[in-house]
Amino acid sequence: MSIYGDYIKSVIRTVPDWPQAGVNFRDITPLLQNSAAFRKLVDSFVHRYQEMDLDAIAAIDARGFIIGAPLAYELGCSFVPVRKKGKLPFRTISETYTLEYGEAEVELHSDAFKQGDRILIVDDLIATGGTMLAAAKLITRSGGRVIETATIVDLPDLGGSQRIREAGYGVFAVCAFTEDE
Ligand SMILES: O=P(O)(O)OC[C@H]1O[C@H](OP(=O)(O)OP(=O)(O)O)[C@H](O)[C@@H]1O
Ligand SMILES: Nc1ncnc2[nH]cnc12
Repeated sequence: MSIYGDYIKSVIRTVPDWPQAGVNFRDITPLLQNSAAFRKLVDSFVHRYQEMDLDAIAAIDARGFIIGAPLAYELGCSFVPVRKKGKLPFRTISETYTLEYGEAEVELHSDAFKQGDRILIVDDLIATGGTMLAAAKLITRSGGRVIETATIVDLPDLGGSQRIREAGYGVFAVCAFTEDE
């Protein structure tokens, strides 16, 4: 949990049974609509990463872009999109993965990083961890060094953050929701 974790958590809305029965959707739009909360969110990430000498923020399509872009701006490092299949125009490398609700594939431009670049991966949420792990594999394959993975929301009961840690990557989450919250 980060410095503003409890506050950030309080402005995230849970929508039961969306997009399908049994899923508690953690909706960050109320957080984004609240300018004070959004500022505290960006500050939470800046506070953690400002001394880490990052070369790039790799942000995951689409909700990861929302936090990745202001963070790259504040830290003065580059922004690299990890996109859903078929969106990037140049040479790409790709990884498929399984979601809490479905299957997907992410892609990265093959020239996105220099060998050894220090990369932070950001997304809005970790559920099964499939998306974040696919992104971490892409970055490692392209020569980047994953310094940490970061998210606004962790859903620890779904096991994703544990899977990511077991794969050797650090996980920073601003807040977490258990299934019964
Ligand atoms: O840990 P996982 O089980 O992989 O799930 C987490 C991912 O699922 C959501 O993305 P989604 O694919 O719904 O796309 P969006 O950001 O475009 O809404 C979320 O933004 C994460 O990227
Ligand atoms: N429960 C959830 N809430 C919001 N985004 C998600 N992405 C995957 N699972 C999710």
